[in-house]
Amino acid sequence: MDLRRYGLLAFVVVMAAVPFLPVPDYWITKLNYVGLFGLVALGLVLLTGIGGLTSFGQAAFAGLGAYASAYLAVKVGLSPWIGLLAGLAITLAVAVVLGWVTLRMSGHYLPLATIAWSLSLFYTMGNLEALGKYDGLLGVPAIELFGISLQEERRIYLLIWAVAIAAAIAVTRLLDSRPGRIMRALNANRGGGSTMPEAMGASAFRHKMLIFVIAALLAAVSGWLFAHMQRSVNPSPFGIKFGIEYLFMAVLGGAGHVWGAFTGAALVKLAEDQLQTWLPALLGTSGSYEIIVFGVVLVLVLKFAPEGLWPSIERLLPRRRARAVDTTATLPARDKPAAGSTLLEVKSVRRTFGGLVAVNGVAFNIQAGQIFGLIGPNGAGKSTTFNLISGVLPLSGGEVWLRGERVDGLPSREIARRGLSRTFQHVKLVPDMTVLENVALGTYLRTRSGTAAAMLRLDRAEEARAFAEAARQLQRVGLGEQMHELAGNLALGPQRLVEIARALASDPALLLLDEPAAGLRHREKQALAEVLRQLKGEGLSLLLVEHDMDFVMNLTDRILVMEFGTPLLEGTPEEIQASEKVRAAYLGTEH
Ligand SMILES: Nc1ncnc2c1ncn2[C@@H]1O[C@H](COP(=O)(O)OP(=O)(O)OP(=O)(O)O)[C@@H](O)[C@H]1O
Repeated sequence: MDLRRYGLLAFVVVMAAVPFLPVPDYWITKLNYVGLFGLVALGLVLLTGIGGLTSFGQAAFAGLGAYASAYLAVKVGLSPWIGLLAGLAITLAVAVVLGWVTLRMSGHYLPLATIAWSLSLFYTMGNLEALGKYDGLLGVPAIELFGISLQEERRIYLLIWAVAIAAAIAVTRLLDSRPGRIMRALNANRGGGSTMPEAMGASAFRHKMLIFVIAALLAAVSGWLFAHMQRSVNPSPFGIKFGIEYLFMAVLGGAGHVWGAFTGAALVKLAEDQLQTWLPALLGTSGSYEIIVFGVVLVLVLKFAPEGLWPSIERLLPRRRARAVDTTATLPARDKPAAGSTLLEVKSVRRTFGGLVAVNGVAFNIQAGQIFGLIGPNGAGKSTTFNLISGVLPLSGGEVWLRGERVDGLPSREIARRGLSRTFQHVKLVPDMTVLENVALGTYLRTRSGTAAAMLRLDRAEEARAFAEAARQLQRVGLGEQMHELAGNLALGPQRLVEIARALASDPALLLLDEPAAGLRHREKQALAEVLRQLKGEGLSLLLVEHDMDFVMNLTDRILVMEFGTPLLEGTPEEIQASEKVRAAYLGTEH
């Protein structure tokens, strides 16, 4: 067994033993709060650290879980367990609606929107007669489990920590899964975004929504436990102040790490109590001075330990063992076009940016088994053409057909689903995932496991096949030795090869490479050319968009030269090489 697992087991045993030991009640109460706050912060780890989405509104979701159950228990007399289901259902509905509206917002609009809904939910709770206005609801019953009342702190402790640990394990498993890899690729703050996941065939919006909903549900469960532990609810713990504090916990503990949530919750809860006692004593007046200290600490953490404190703790733990890969497992192959059939038809495509015509009248066909080169000097419109074909940019005119089906106007994930796979001019790998995990992203369309299967570990057989495929593709491009390294540690040349392996892992009908040689050193270029030559030998169909004319000459069957957004000449490499017009275009002289 992985040494890490012993660590987790030891933690579980210690936490389970605590209420049976002569630990003072004071500490049991503290630990209860750490568990409850950690659950909300865990949602923020997913949202902020993994997905790059900032939310100040998680306390409001906790409020939904708390109030739903408290209301049903106090006013209708229903069991807290029914209250839990109702709270989860309401939170799910609200999160889907809010997510639908806000997750498409970019930049600072999302955090601002979360503040807005947090405030509106707070005032709704505080002003509804049925919810007891700002006094809230009193006399909320304790949770009963197997006929045992969890009224005592030491009993509800066990439920809180069972839920907290189960949630942490479920989220850890999720992050190491098919949907989890897509989630980890979304974070724009870490160089991710929507383009790469979409090119793998995944809906970025759907995965953001999943993250958002899971985070909201975790907060709702925390709120439910809180309401039945406190035996009362009122709006104050669900306001914006707590929304900010939860975010602070996640950032302090380590927003990118599951256990960072609990580290942050423990630190903030313990520090808050201490500061609340001795700061007023020190200053001679009462007030919430701890907020100022937290603000200063947050700035210092962001400056000196932007990853939070968990990574420093993690360094003391045993290293995670490298994933074992059984290379005999296989994924189903996708159907391939017949050799010689027309794969891609680009019909007079056009794209304008305002008044600038970036691409105009570009047309060419690619047959199955062919290596087609699209070349031209800087600014000729190659990357724009590439983006028009792969669905990243909408066309201003013309048509694109893939395997006899019109694909322009489709989102890039739909084009990927039809057999087109791509790499990026500016490499888009997830730096803190291993090379193998990055390549496994490419198997997204050949696998099926979803979030629930991942959390329950029902996806292991399929994951083994996905990783076997990823390992095979890495061996195919000559990177078998580096598969367990973090992708961010590789040089640009190997990173480009990882992208090719990732694209190959989708078993594409057509592979599009966007300036694969750009920025590479001579040796790296040679290694890349060798891999492409080998792929050509294996009968793969390739569109190579390249600035470097020499690089494509020995590799391609046909070449289209572009200049100023228009096609200049199409022909065999020999014809292109012999052309005066092409030479002049490259040298920038008139012709
Ligand atoms: N998003 C955009 N908005 C405005 N203009 C753009 C945009 N993308 C590209 N262009 C312009 O379109 C033209 C073609 O650019 P494109 O990047 O397609 O050329 P390229 O041949 O790929 O060049 P390079 O080799 O430098 O990447 C350039 O004049 C560029 O400035």
